[in-house]
Amino acid sequence: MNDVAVRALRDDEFRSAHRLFRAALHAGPGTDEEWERVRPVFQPGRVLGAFDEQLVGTARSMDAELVVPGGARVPLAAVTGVGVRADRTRRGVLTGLMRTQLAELAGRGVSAATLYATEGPIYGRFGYGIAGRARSYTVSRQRARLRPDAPEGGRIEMLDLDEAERRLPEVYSALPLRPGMMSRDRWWPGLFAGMRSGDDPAVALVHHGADGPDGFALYRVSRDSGMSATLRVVDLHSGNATAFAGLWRFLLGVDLVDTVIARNRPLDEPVELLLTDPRACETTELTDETWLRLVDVEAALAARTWHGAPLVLEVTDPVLDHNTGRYRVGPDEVSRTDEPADAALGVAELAMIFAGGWLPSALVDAGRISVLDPGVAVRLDELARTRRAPWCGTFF
Ligand SMILES: CC(=O)SCCNC(=O)CCNC(=O)[C@H](O)C(C)(C)COP(=O)(O)OP(=O)(O)OC[C@H]1O[C@@H](n2cnc3c(N)ncnc32)[C@H](O)[C@@H]1OP(=O)(O)O
Repeated sequence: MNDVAVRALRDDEFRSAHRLFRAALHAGPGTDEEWERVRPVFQPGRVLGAFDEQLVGTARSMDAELVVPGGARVPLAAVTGVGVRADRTRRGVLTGLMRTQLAELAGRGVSAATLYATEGPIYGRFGYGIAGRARSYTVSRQRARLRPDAPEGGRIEMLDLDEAERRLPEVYSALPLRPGMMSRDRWWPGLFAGMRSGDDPAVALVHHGADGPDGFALYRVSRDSGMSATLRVVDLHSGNATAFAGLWRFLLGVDLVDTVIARNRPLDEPVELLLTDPRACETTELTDETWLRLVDVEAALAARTWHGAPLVLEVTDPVLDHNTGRYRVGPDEVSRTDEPADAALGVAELAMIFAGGWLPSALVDAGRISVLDPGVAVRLDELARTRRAPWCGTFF
């Protein structure tokens, strides 16, 4: 990188960073009103700028917590707002931003960083791997009939957006979260800023189960030709099967809607299993969801649960040297070791198996994990086994 300095931006520089990021995504600068709404998601100290004689690149993060297999939570940086001016790309500006950001996160004791990538080739070189995948689907409301054995569901309450903004954070905090999900404290203002913009009406629902609120959904409806309409699920979380079925029962009952579209949902979300005709739910896309970067490998490994017999993993980290080394990983302990390694992998590959998004044996087959002998692949699968597909479900 030639003569580019990276530093944390002052509060009065945040809007320039926001404009630069938007321009990198080919979006206009945004109005004053929009800026006032999204400003709270710019966390002081976490917004980086890269400068030559002016601001040429930016990246920021928000503090959060990541749920890991077994249910523990670790300190997380949710990385977003990454952009480089089009006339300064491919000369190392992003590399400078990523290296500075990762060093700063490591210095603060953050265990992991996560992001949504605009393109696949960008982040692997910085130690990020695909944490999990997501499925998008459409449900034909005309064809969708709920099976008689689908749970009835509880009471659905509709909220206006002001009330939803007040109440949904508490509902979300009380839900049981799956691996890959994150705390949302700093995230809600951005969501509601988005829900308040645009012409299509936005609707919020809370599901009330036997013990109180246990699920919610946010959606928008757009009018198609004539009186038909499309309902787009923006956010949907449920704490149990009754809330899940109850919310879908409501969504599939909204009058004048022909199609319900849900994007970036968990791979194992069983919507079609609620229906008499499972083909009424059609998968339209399977894509990578969040990318994960283990910033403190030892702390992250120690936080999640492991199964079966311990194995020694030799991890290589091209950016954060302190992570490179051998780790003995098992259900009872995680520790650094000098013992010979059973398997060798990069820190990005470790992130891919960390939350359960990929079977280690698939990475062995792809040549991305080296094993001492073929039997190790099966033992790695058992070691890293998780019950549910990881999913973040919070787009930042
Ligand atoms: C979490 C988020 O916010 S995702 C949003 C990411 N932002 C965008 O997509 C906006 C549009 N794109 C951009 O602003 C820029 O192109 C960025 C941020 C993706 C990359 O910034 P740059 O300063 O060009 O990256 P940098 O020069 O440091 O590249 C480092 C390496 O990655 C490669 N690389 C960077 N971006 C890409 C890409 N989009 N596709 C393929 N390779 C890429 C470079 O070729 C370079 O490889 P090399 O080291 O082998 O030469």
